[in-house]
Amino acid sequence: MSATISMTGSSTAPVTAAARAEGVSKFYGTGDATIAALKDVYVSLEAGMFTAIMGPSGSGKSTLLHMLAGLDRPTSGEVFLGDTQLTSLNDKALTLLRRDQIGFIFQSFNLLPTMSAAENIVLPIRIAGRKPDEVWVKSIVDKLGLADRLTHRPTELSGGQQQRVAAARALASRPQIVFADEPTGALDSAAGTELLGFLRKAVKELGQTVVMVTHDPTAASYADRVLFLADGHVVDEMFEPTADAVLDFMKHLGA
Ligand SMILES: Nc1ncnc2c1ncn2[C@@H]1O[C@H](COP(=O)(O)OP(=O)(O)OP(=O)(O)O)[C@@H](O)[C@H]1O
Repeated sequence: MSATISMTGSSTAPVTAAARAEGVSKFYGTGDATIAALKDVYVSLEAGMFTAIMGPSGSGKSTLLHMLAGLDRPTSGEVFLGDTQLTSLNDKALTLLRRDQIGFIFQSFNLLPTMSAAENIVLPIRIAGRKPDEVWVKSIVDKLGLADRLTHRPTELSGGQQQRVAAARALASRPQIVFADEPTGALDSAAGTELLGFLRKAVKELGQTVVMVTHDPTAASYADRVLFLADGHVVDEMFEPTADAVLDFMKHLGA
């Protein structure tokens, strides 16, 4: 077991943090029905690293990802993307920042059915009124093995291929950070392995920063670091995880 006590409670973030949460709490509902999904969470996610977020069902993983990605606002505490304080931005500025600087991969691929794979991949860049960096996009497409699928529409692609298109779309703008919420949840194990291998390459070979919520210890073993959540707290972390070590720790958490 190589898990070590996390930096919970510390507000000192390394200068290389791609994203960080400082004292973030999130409550849903009011009165007796209030649910504390996150309680005073401090995390710092290093740039150029692949981080997995794990924990039992209901422990706050998706809530943490949504706070860090500016998809929702904390009840209290601060969230930073690089040096930008997300919690101080108005809704419009937050939407633009998400569009321009963050890549998203969800369990459901969320591709536009009327568009080809190629059109889906560059859609966020086009919506932003910018021109795609063709060399970069081609390198992503090649790494994902999608070159001969670019004219296909989503319905003409397998689930694994659709998720690889979604991964290409997430990385096409060279975002500061990519957030993936259960990206392998709807894939068979071969397609999941391919996607995870790509995310790892995106970090190691392309210098990207990836943060992934997962239930799967094998998926987490592709990461450089695993953060463990329980009951709204970051309770521990593990570097250079193996699937067995992650599984053991999850058992310890009662998952
Ligand atoms: N929009 C919401 N309204 C009310 N409660 C919510 C909402 N979103 C999440 N919660 C609650 O907050 C807690 C944390 O939820 P969250 O989805 O972050 O957990 P999770 O670890 O991602 O769970 P899972 O692994 O089951 O997806 C849970 O008790 C959940 O029911």
